Amino acid sequence: MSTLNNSTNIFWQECPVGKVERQKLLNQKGCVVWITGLSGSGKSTLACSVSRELHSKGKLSYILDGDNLRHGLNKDLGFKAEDRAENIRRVGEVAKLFSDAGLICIASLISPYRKDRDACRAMLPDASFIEVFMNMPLELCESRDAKGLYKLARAGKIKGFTGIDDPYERPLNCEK
Ligand SMILES: Nc1ncnc2c1ncn2[C@@H]1O[C@H](COP(=O)(O)OS(=O)(=O)O)[C@@H](OP(=O)(O)O)[C@H]1O
Ligand SMILES: Nc1ncnc2c1ncn2[C@@H]1O[C@H](COP(=O)(O)OP(=O)(O)O)[C@@H](O)[C@H]1O
Repeated sequence: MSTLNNSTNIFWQECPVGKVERQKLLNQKGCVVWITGLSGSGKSTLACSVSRELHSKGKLSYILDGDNLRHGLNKDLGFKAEDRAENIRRVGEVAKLFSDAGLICIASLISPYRKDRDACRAMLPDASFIEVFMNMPLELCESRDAKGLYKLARAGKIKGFTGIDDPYERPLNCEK
């Protein structure tokens, strides 16, 4: 039987230095702060100010920003629902690793589908996934239009733009 196309015969490798030891070293608890919301709702701005604040208090954090990750790790993905789902799945896995490393991982992505966000939550231990919803009206985000993308979407030059002709599912049970 060929195993070239799937991961079989693989075993978990334990290491004596674990999350507990890393958290002790860093004097902090690893977790994921997941910021979701429309384009222009202020996700990246919030992520940066939280990270700056944590840094000034001596806490180690790292931002996973949707836009930035699409320059590298996720450069093969577009914006159709399956691609967004894969985007969120990958970032959820990376965030889980950062959290396991003992860092406060701040993920800021539109992450428009509830199912995809909930799947990330399910990957992490209870209370270590903090979902933050940038509850800003579309009109406000559109009026900011920092990147000019809403204008292009309204003109039909970008198809499937979140909030215009693509869905955004608000969180039902977010922490903030
Ligand atoms: N079609 C479409 N819909 C939404 N957003 C678009 C689109 N095309 C490009 N962009 C730009 O991509 C940024 C969102 O990337 P994300 O990885 O966060 O999106 S998602 O979570 O996979 O939905 C988003 O960045 P933010 O404005 O920071 O949210 C946009 O700059
Ligand atoms: N609380 C706020 N009040 C006013 N403007 C804001 C606020 N947060 C963000 N902005 C502005 O809105 C625009 C979009 O913010 P950004 O953080 O890039 O959003 P997102 O990452 O959700 O696309 C930027 O020009 C930013 O300066």
